[in-house]
Amino acid sequence: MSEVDTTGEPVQGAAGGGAAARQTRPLLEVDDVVMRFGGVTALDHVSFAVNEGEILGLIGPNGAGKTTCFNVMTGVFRPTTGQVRLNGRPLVSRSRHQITRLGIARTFQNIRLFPEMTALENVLVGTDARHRTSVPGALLRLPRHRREERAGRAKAHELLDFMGIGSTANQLARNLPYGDQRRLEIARALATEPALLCLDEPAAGFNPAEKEELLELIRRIRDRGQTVLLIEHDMRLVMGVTDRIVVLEFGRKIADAVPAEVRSDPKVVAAYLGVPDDAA
Ligand SMILES: Nc1ncnc2c1ncn2[C@@H]1O[C@H](COP(=O)(O)OP(=O)(O)OP(=O)(O)O)[C@@H](O)[C@H]1O
Repeated sequence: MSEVDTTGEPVQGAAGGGAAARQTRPLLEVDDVVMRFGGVTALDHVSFAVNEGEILGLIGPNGAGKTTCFNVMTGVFRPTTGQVRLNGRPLVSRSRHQITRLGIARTFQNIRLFPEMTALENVLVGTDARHRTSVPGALLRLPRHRREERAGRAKAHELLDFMGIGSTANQLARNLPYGDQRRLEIARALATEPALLCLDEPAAGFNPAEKEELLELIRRIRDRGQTVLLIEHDMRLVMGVTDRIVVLEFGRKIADAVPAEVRSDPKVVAAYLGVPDDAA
């Protein structure tokens, strides 16, 4: 049976009054999803909801199924069984492009940019996902296409500024320092105007100061109106920024609660045995 909360009730105990007030409705529902690869069950009847306006953490030891979950949600994999819904609309069987248009954007564990394009052009690829001009309209450079192009460029600059990398607009992505490439990936994802932004280990390779900045940025992204789903291994970051955390282990959901509860949950502690407690 599905464990997804479809009552529309606010989530109990969410961090911060503002966040709790916004968490009134499930935006994304992962409903009883099973994903098998041959003999490996990467997701085993997983159900959870991401509520509108919250920052949800998705954590678990290596191989727990976190990235597979992102891949199922974004149309990379079709689940063996189960359903994923965004605003109540089924996503399974839709193409990645359709899912982007419906409002889910993601970043990748291993950065995926167009290395030979500038930072600005990389973000413009994201804004293109929202353009309404037809291909003939674009080829003929009709006024509407030119207007959309101008608006897209303005938005791309605004997003680069928002991510703190405005000065890199004309540099090739491959020449950017690692941290700026990670920020650029987020800017590109935001350019698709997602309702839900999925970040797959955005702090990987960051030093503590950069992690602190990222934490602040994630909060600001939520304050812009985006709901955030975050896969992250850094427990301090996860505990510090999320309203709620879903924990996977061996493809099963073992916890779904506010950070303080998850932290002291014996099942979670056991799953993380080997990870020093003070990492949390
Ligand atoms: N395309 C695939 N083909 C076969 N097995 C896969 C595939 N993708 C994932 N798996 C397997 O599914 C399981 C879950 O992997 P997944 O990458 O989702 O875990 P994860 O929680 O994201 O791990 P990590 O924290 O190491 O990134 C693993 O056993 C993995 O080997």
